[in-house]
Amino acid sequence: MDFTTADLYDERGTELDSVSTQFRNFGTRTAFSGPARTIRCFQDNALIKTMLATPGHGAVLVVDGGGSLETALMGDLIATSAIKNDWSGVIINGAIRDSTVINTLPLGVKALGTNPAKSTKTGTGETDTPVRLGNVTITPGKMVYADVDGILTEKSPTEG
Ligand SMILES: O=C([O-])CC(=O)C(=O)O
Repeated sequence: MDFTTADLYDERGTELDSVSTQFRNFGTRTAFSGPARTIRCFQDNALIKTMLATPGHGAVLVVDGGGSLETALMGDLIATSAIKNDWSGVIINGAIRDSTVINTLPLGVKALGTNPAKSTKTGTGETDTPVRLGNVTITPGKMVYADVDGILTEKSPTEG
């Protein structure tokens, strides 16, 4: 994709929030953008698997996994499903697995780290509600722009 987050910040910084959390980068699509969809879950990835099996229309899925590195919320099968369904990227405040394969796939992926342990699949969690990534609120429908430097999102309305 033809942008860098640094240039975008210089051009539109007043309209954008920048996430300070340091993510690792996976997948061959190192720069990706799209409207946010969101999931909040904890060591359970059924909602992620289900959402990424539906048409993404170029969206970026942002997952607040509570920062847990104990289980992987996405592996190569779910990542492949995301590509088939036209998602541009997945940002996970948590862990992934199968990173060797995911690194060969044309999907933007950011996660805190990796763990081979799988998650449960009970479906516990919430979809399409605002989530916090470090210092920033990601609101469903707001644009997200990511590359190896970081993550920018359109500012959310301030509450209260
Ligand atoms: O099913 C899972 O829990 C994650 C996984 O391994 C995959 O997506 O390949």
